[in-house]
Amino acid sequence: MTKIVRIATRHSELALYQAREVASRLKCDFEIVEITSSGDRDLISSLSQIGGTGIFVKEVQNALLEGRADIAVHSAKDLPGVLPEATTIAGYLPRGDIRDAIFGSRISDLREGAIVATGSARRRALLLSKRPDVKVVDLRGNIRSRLSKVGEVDAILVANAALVRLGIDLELGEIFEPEEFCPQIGQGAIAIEARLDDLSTLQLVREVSDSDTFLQLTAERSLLATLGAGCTLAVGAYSSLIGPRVSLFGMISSSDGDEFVTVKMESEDPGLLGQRAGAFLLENGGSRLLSNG
Ligand SMILES: NCc1[nH]cc(CCC(=O)O)c1CC(=O)O
Repeated sequence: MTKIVRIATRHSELALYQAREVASRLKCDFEIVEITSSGDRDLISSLSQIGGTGIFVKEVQNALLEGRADIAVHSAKDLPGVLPEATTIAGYLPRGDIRDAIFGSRISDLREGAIVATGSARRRALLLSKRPDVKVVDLRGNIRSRLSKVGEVDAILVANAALVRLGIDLELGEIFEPEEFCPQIGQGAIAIEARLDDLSTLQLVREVSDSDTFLQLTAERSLLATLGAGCTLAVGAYSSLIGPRVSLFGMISSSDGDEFVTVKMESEDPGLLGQRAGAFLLENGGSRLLSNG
């Protein structure tokens, strides 16, 4: 009898798409276990009010920890720097688009004092650094409900990977290159988490894991773990591969985007690279920016 792999995922359209992507690559039978997370249920509090890191992933991880699932599929971006002791990221799918997009209007076409919605401290800071005149308002909810707010607001900021995965055209708007609008750590990557004691599942996932994405995400997540930062802070990073070397750009911003600390480093050891880049950011003003919020 072949094993049936139970895949835990959030129940949003994007999360289900990502879980099916994983399922289609695994060489085995599968079953999707949908979890409604507290982050999805509570649409009233802002992300920073709910606080804590990993609100979207905790309940999906619990299904894995309690043996109700064999793997958990997450947007890598939503995973906190530190995982539960009993689990690990067994692999990643080949990374999708890492870039952010503005939906509803190009930045330069926004009227003076336009209202732009995002729940992300990083996107808020980066937008304000380019357009200090705009008013940024908080926004939660799934991708389609967020996009439907254009009209009430002038534009919203969103991960382009989400638009691509849901097949949504960016009719009015633009996509930002990472050099001008630093993505979130892990953006565009789909992570597959498994229990450390489940060797057969770890092996199954390793067979479909993308090694380039693994190197990039190791560097980016090592930076995240070094900062000890969660999704509520204006932090971003992205990496690229140059032959056997990993290049990592990282940034910490003040909440209004008027002050930035940045770093760019290269190494053949992605874990060490993330630690060094993180330590550099903290020592060069990042600690102060993080504690000021
Ligand atoms: N924070 C929610 C979230 N988590 C992952 C994605 C998009 C997919 C990805 O970045 O891989 C999104 C939506 C967004 O940031 O607009």
